[in-house]
Amino acid sequence: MRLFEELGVSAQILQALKQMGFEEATPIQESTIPLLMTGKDVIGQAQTGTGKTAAFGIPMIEKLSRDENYVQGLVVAPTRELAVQVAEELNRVGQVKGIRALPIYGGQEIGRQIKALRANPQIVSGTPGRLLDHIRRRTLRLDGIKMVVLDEADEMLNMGFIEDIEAILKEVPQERQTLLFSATMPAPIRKLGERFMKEPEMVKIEAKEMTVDLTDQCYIEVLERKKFDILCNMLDIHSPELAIVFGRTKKRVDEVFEALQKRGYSAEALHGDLTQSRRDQVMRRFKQNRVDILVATDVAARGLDISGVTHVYNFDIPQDPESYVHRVGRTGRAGKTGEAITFVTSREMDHLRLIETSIRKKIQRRQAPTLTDALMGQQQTAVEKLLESIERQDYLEYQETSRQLLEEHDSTALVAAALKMITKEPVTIPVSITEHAPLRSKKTQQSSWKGGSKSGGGYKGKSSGSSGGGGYKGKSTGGYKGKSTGTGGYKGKSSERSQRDGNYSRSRKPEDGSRGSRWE
Ligand SMILES: Nc1ncnc2c1ncn2[C@@H]1O[C@H](COP(=O)(O)OP(=O)(O)OP(=O)(O)O)[C@@H](O)[C@H]1O
Ligand SMILES: [Mg+2]
Repeated sequence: MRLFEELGVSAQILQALKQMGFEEATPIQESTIPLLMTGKDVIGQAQTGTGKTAAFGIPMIEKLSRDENYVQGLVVAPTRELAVQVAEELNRVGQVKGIRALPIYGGQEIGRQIKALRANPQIVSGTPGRLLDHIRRRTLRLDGIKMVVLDEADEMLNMGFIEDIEAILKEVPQERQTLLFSATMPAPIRKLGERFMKEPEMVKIEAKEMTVDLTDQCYIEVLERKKFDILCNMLDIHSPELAIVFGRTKKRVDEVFEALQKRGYSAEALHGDLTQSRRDQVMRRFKQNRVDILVATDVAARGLDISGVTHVYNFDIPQDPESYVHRVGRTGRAGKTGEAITFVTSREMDHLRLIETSIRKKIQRRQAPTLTDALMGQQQTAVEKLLESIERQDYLEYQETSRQLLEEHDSTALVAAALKMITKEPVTIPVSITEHAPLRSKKTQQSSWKGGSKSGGGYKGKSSGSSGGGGYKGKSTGGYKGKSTGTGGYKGKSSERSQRDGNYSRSRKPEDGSRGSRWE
């Protein structure tokens, strides 16, 4: 790893980076920053959570001038939350130089955005639909753009977005610098992107696996109708600091969220059918740790950087390997550890194998935890609380009563009763979750973009180590503590109904407010 000083970063920006706690450059930053300073077009690929935002953000800010009052830098992102997050990070870096980034996204009042655009931000970070809206209204002019970034580029160049991207890039001067960044970059999509670039340089931070090795990954073979109880058991065992549960459809997300609430978990839902103010509120609550569990569609799969996410649960197996990589990548970021658990029904096992092949990693099988395991897990949490209290010695005024009790009662009985009182025993209130048909195997699925299969290809790089390293602050995410009594029996024929709700044929486009969402 190298210091930012060695990469030609100016003193002003160095100061900002120091304030942000960035001491050394990550591998993708080390490779792309000097290259971008020379004006090259770059395709940057590196694992999730390894600092791609600053990899394009730092050179962008270095190159822009605060004295010119028009938009000079443009970042296009697939979701509103990501557009906002990127603008925030660019603002943190650019502040010292007087460079401002403005997020522009669907669902927010357009008048307010027009006003903010009039204040001449140097950078705009937006979602395609709303950007086009402003371009058409002539409230956003792109003729002064020097640098364009497609963040989550493979997603942006997917069928659902490509036309919008083409329309936006038409407005940007030819002599611009064009950058594509993502953790995944299937070869055919990369080729598509190269059409918009000039002699692009490919910077790929090779790693043995597609996913970050700080994240422990496993799958559990489950019956569709058992998923929710197993999820609850796992939550009780893990007691995650923050967790994201991914569901396949909006309806699914709503149902799981409501069921979690019914059982007393602190959860919120995020998907494209919510109003923007609701989405903002949910994100705020989750980031501030006021809610523990975010149940979300793939709208939360890409790019979101929320510190404290220790667990990702794929309630439904993701549609494609890329989605798996990005979902799992919401934990294990910036050197922290994480754990990712995927539920797979017996008929989806082929799909899991496909994901394993694509990401070049064997995902470990685990037994489904039982209710007994869940109780043991919650007891463990109670014990930890008790021990922490002893460490803090904040029980002094209870000591006298304790002594008296010990004279009259058995000590084991006393501690057990106290433990029972502080243990949150697993709740088994019945809930109703509509059963989903299993995900169709990739073999029978139409590829989601023109020109060939998205699966496979492009992930063959040799290992040369990646970033990561450094302080593991996350909670221990080890295996189940309670005894696993494994309920087995998931191998027989599934009795899942073949009832469908027609949600599988969705186009892969994240919602972008103004134009009706097609992304679940
Ligand atoms: N050089 C650095 N030193 C320390 N922390 C860093 C550094 N660069 C970035 N970070 C932090 O690491 C986290 C992940 O960065 P970022 O969101 O840019 O990752 P990413 O590669 O874009 O991931 P994804 O593929 O999920 O979008 C952020 O919190 C960011 O502030
Ligand atoms: Mg990113």
